[in-house]
Amino acid sequence: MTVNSRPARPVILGQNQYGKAENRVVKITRDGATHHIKDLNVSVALSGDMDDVHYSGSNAHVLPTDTTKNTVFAKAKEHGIESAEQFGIHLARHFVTSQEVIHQARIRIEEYAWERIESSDANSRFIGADEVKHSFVRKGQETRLTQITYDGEKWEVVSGLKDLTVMNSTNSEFWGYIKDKYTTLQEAYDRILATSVAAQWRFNWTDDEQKMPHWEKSYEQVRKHMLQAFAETYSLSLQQTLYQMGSRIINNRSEIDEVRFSLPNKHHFLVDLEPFGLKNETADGAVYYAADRPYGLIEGTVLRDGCEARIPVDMTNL
Ligand SMILES: O=c1[nH]c(=O)c2[nH]c(=O)[nH]c2[nH]1
Repeated sequence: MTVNSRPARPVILGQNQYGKAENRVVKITRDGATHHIKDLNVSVALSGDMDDVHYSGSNAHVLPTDTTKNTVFAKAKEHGIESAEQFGIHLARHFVTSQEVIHQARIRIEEYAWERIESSDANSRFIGADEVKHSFVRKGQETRLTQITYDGEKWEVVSGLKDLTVMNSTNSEFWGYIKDKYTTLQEAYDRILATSVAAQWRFNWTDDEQKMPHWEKSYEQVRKHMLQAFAETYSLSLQQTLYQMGSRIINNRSEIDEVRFSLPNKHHFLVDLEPFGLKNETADGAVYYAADRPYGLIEGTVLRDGCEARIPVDMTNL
């Protein structure tokens, strides 16, 4: 026997910890029409009196990792997320003080920052000066892309971007779809709409050096129109939003004849907090689970009337 009266073992368990990693929790707070987002990736690692589960398989000291996940979502609703630090402190204290066998909790949090999308002049007159209050673009630059083809006579320039992540925390619905025996999706009348935009747009400039577009200005303007159309469309589907984004570009940028989008529907599911006695309803600011896969993938081309579609269907990311 060893000093602490465990049987002598030829192989000794060293440091160990466990918990649910990468809980993607999104909390929307509604302050009237103004919404606020906290978007976190929370990883829980607990350690303590855990020899038995490793040596004998007894789970008597194990708080399931599934419970640690539920705790993250329930605490986001119950306690709120003022800051990642404050939320992490609250969680760590909860795990260590509520279970005698847990002696240490390590909470790691990544926070994804979002900025509000500025509205177009026309729309700000309509909604009253301010920015759109429920539309956000994720901070951190997207990747800008271009492809130039030249056959000695004519040029073809297709530019684009990828990884431009946007979210509307309201003004999105999805209902009235086909229901067959495999359909379980509930109709949504107020859902989060989020996507990571990949887009390419084809310039109609082919050869006249005097009439070359101002590439930098064009990019900025296309990006702006795309974001504003996303923010200002009351969406009944991501497909409808796609068409609005494309047509806003075609209508405002005469140098562009064709736009193609690949839009993953970044699903945010309302977390069921009923088992913990918590109501989690969209109307009073809710906690969502941001799922990464599988995802709906909505793709399509928007063209100036009379123009030919030339961006290849599978050229999602140049
Ligand atoms: O905007 C959407 N378009 C769909 O085609 C679709 N399908 C689905 O399950 N959810 C959604 N959302």
